[in-house]
Amino acid sequence: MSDEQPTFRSGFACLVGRPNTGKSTLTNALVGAKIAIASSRPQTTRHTVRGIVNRPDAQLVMVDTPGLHKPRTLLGERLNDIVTTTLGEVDIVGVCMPADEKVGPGDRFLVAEVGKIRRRPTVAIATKADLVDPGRMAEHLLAIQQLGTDTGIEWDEIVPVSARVGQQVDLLADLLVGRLPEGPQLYPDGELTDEPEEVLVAELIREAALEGVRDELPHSIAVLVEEMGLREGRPENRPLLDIYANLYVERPSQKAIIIGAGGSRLRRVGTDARKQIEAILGTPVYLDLHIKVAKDWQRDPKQLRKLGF
Ligand SMILES: Nc1nc2c(ncn2[C@@H]2O[C@H](COP(=O)(O)OP(=O)(O)OP(=O)(O)O)[C@@H](O)[C@H]2O)c(=O)[nH]1
Repeated sequence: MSDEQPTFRSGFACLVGRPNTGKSTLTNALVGAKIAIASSRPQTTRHTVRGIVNRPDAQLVMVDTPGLHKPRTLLGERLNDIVTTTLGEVDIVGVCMPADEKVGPGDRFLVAEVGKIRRRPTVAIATKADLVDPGRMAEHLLAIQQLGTDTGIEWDEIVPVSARVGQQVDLLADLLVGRLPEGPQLYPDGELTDEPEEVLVAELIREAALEGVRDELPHSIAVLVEEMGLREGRPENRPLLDIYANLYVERPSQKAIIIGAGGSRLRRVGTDARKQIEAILGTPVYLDLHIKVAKDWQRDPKQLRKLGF
């Protein structure tokens, strides 16, 4: 084989960072489609949602993980497990630290966790670069450098990026791709996510249900799609996707919050979720949503398994 054969690279990258540091937004910017679900509030990315960057020279599979949580409940521990397992499997780790916030104990904790896994290319990403002036950015980059020294992590790169305005996103993609191992395409072209649609749908419903009440119900909602399928007997040009889903809360009081006065809130949740699902899947949707109380589901391994954790 001659050296003229262009090298194709492929592999997995994972962005980690405290909640709200811009991981989902950056994943979306890299992938170029809204697959990972960004939100203005912390701790929404509960499932590992992957997006795929397809280029002529490479395929980069983005694995989006939940923020590393200090374990509180059994669910918290599961999340940590997921993160550690994910990190152990990827080729590159990107640590997101937003430029508009000081590098702090949360970042230190997280970088120390990253340091526990087998050494692999590790890139520090100074996210939200559009929010700060060059002076503050310089200070931030120095703090990141220092964090590397303190924790014994050797940054392969330290890159300022703004996913919001698209600044240096291509450069970051080049840097990530350049550090992938040589290998064949892992997924067929055009495939943006390998997350089962049910999981995406459940996540969108959960998002809609949390809107406005996130502080009251941070970890107490889980959604399970019971059944999903195209309705039979519809004309080909007018498909309808039927979705039957259950929304689980832990206490009757939480159920009341979700339902709202006279059921008004629940109706809005249903409409919002349906519109989101239609936008992403591109099909009109009939959504049948029920609320159930599953007492202490976060602490019950059987319930957790049933809910897909
Ligand atoms: N100005 C600016 N805001 C950003 C940028 N990237 C993300 N944000 C905002 O920061 C907030 C958090 O972004 P996400 O992408 O949801 O953060 P995340 O790290 O995935 O959050 P979790 O899912 O909670 O872990 C959102 O309001 C985004 O709009 C950026 O480059 N510039």
